[in-house]
Amino acid sequence: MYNIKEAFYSLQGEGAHAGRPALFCRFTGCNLWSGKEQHRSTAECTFCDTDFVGTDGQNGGRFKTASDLLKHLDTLWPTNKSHKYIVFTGGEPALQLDEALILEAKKRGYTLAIETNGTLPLPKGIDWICVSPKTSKPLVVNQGNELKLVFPQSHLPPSDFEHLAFDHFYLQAMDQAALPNDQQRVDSPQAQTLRYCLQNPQWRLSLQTHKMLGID
Ligand SMILES: C[S@@+](CC[C@H](N)C(=O)[O-])C[C@H]1O[C@@H](n2cnc3c(N)ncnc32)[C@H](O)[C@@H]1O
Ligand SMILES: Nc1nc2[nH]cc(C(=O)O)c2c(=O)[nH]1
Ligand code: SF4
Ligand SMILES: [Mg+2]
Repeated sequence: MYNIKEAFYSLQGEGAHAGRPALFCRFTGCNLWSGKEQHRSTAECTFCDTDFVGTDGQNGGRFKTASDLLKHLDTLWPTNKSHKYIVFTGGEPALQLDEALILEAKKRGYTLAIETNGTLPLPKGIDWICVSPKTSKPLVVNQGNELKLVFPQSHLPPSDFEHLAFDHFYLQAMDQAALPNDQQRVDSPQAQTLRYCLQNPQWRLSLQTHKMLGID
């Protein structure tokens, strides 16, 4: 059974593939936060910008088999059947993404990407692995295509990650819109991130461009 919060066709807004048309499949649930506001301040990940609870979002639902889910997702890819690209996200997609789903997506011609917090092992066959660290515990997924660290996180300096085997290193300015006012910073995360990249050119700036565009 696969539990899907929502699924939608949009542009990848973040990181190295920003601007690329993509189908997003957002799984329900995360291992670092319950998704309930009353648990946010004590969660392992406290700044999440996403509702991943339940299956009630657009095109969400519960799907018995990989084939059922892919059949559903494939209806959301527009008429032109080339350059098919799917981003598995969540919540934490590594809780549900398995080889059966990967094989089914490949059968339908998709290139596959994942957005993961890196704390859980991944199945084989994912074409683009983006790890976004949240805790100071050692990463289970410590190599991949893109390391995209939300910045700043006081307990996670970028220097802790720059030796890892990733092709691209991004700092993504933290969006604080979901946080209580007293936890918002005076010096904006965007300004801090910009400054850090200028001083440490291994790192590139990632902005959440979908939010600027007002799209999903
Ligand atoms: C909602 S998460 C889901 C995937 C996975 N659980 C993870 O954390 O990577 C998708 C992406 O949004 C980023 N993100 C979450 N909250 C954010 C925020 N407040 N500001 C900027 N990026 C954020 C995450 O770091 C991750 O790269
Ligand atoms: N457009 C768009 N790009 C994204 N890249 C990563 C996202 C995510 O929530 O995982 C995301 C998202 O929610 N929307
Ligand atoms: S790990 Fe990802 S999905 Fe889970 S709470 Fe953090 S940002 Fe949200
Ligand atoms: Mg998002």
